[in-house]
Amino acid sequence: MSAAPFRHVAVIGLGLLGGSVLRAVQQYLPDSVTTGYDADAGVRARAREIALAGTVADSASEAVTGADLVVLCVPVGAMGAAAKAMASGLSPQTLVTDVGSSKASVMAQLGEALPGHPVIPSHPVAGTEQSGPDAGFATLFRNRWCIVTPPEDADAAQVAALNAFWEALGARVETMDPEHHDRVLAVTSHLPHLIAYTIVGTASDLEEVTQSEVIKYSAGGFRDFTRIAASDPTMWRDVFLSNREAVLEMLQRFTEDLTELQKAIRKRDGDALFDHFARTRAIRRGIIEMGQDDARPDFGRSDHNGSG
Ligand SMILES: NC(=O)C1=CN([C@@H]2O[C@H](COP(=O)(O)OP(=O)(O)OC[C@H]3O[C@@H](n4cnc5c(N)ncnc54)[C@H](O)[C@@H]3O)[C@@H](O)[C@H]2O)C=CC1
Ligand SMILES: O=C(O)C(=O)Cc1ccc(O)cc1
Repeated sequence: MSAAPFRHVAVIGLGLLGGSVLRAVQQYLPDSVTTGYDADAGVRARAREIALAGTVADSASEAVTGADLVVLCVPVGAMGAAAKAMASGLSPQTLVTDVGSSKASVMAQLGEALPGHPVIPSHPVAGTEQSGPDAGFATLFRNRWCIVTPPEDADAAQVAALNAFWEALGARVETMDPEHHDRVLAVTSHLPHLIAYTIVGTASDLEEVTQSEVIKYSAGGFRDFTRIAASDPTMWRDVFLSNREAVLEMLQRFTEDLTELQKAIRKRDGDALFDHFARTRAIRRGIIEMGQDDARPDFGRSDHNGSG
């Protein structure tokens, strides 16, 4: 990337994603000016202490004044309110994007909050179970997909500039329509989180298994679920409420498949169980071959030139 695609980047919401965007801009696009705002005064104070942005403003409209790109990094249920709060500071050509985990609802909220204003939503499919201003890091987006969902009438030059922005931060960009995004993410991200939230609750509710046994024997698969189930409650409440239809559809299919496996166990049908597990093992191996396994020690360090 020779020139920064945006001269001034403003971030609203200074948690894991907002902090990571700001750190990545500071590292990979050092010529860009950064400003930020968070509705929580404690988060703003912490963001100033750790210099998350060049300037942390005391209002959303002040933070976006003069910005070429605004990145909304708030929970998906707060996107409309965050957009309305900053609207008076936007210039007509400021491009607005977001990082929300669901897209149709965010597009509708932003369309209503900023009528006629250029908005091109994004979803960097990159994160952790952590939240807050200390949780972000500059390399979060490296070798990760970022799904951009431009409206049909989006300006091609603005789409190209936004793609270049995410690529400068290390991401690989894919374009999708928001409904397709929401169905894909319902099965690859939202349903797995729901399953983790369920299983961790189920294990801790069992009367005959003590908490210390759950902790002691958590290496048996349970530990991976507890990491996911530690994810931010506000963020995930909003994801499920905003992507309700797609999640319910995928949950229905999952329940049917689970019932099939339940039936195989009850009928002692070893062949059915073996065939199913062999198929899923091949899927996992395919994911590794595609270079999408972040458990590999060299993941994310091969094809991006940024330091860190
Ligand atoms: N956590 C993850 O792994 C990922 C999260 N996302 C999406 O990123 C967005 C942010 O998530 P995180 O950074 O993880 O959450 P976070 O909880 O770390 O940060 C969110 C911040 O937004 C602030 N906020 C809430 N309402 C606001 C408003 N109206 N105006 C200004 N600030 C407001 C909160 O005070 C908080 O500091 C969500 O939409 C989420 O779906 C996307 C990819 C990964
Ligand atoms: O921590 C994990 O395993 C995640 O799955 C992080 C994550 C959470 C939400 C997203 O929309 C994208 C990525």
